[in-house]
Amino acid sequence: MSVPRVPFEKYHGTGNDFLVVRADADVPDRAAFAAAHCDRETGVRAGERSEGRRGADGVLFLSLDAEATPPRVPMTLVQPDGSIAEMCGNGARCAALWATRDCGARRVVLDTPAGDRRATVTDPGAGAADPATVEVEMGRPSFDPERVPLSEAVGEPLVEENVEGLTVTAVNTGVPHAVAFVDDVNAVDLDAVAPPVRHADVFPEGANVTLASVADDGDDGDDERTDAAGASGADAADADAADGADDAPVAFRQRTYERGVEGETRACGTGAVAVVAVARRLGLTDGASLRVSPPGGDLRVTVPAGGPATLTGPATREFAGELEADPR
Ligand SMILES: N[C@@H](CCC[C@H](N)C(=O)O)C(=O)O
Repeated sequence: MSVPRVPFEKYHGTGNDFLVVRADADVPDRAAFAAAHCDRETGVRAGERSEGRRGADGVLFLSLDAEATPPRVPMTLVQPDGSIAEMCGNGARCAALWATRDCGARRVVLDTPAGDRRATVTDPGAGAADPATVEVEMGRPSFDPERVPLSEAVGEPLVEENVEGLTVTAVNTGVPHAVAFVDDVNAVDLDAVAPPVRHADVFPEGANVTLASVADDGDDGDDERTDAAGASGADAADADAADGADDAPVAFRQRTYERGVEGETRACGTGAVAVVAVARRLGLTDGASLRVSPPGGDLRVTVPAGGPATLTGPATREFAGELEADPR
């Protein structure tokens, strides 16, 4: 008897990578599916002989209502630990590109557990393998203790407080982030310092742990860059080409340890928005639109005083195939 399989496509946004599966695919246990196929040691890869990175940071289950104006894209991100994330900035760009390539519309509304998020593919890229540039409205960052959320005992925003040895500010940018500004993000052992903060009692639903440092003047963000997709240096160059031809210097470097992945990812979009929101709150910048540089490529973040934040950056389709529907 043949094993049931489902079609998938692989996408990444600045190295934060996702399997895209249609929501109506017959996947009996989404958590088990994500755990098996996202595994970095044994999970999906481009082909038998591929030396590219295995696995993924999550599975985006997507559907498309192309009759709506603009088209609507219900989006559910199932993470490698089986949890469902309310929002994902890099995944949102991938979802918008997937929908655009399916129905042709460059503007779509992503229907996420955090609310509706408008997305625009501002540059679709020259071909299917080329990175596109996508702008996503990310909602208003919130420091409200109930929105982060913080534990009931905390009645006010958590701003520059010591949590498990790290001085953090808590913000919700669709998902909770504990943001710590440090002298040099690359000098911190993130895998050691992040887990106690991610699981701290003050965060009843956990938190992503995001480090940020002010970039040196004139820093173009390229010197520490890892290869975004893990296959060749071309993808990191693609990320540059697709970040909106952005010649502005990098304002902040970023690294994020993600809840649900339980490890560092090459980029985190909600984390990039969190960095700028917290920087503004702490008076580190009065710039509303800034370039943020995680390891996988650069992102443009806008956090206006009275409106929703936006996140702009690349999205790239890597490959497609079929996966075992029930790998339990
Ligand atoms: N990588 C994402 C964030 C995904 C959700 C996060 N891991 C959580 O559980 O809160 C992004 O690009 O925003």
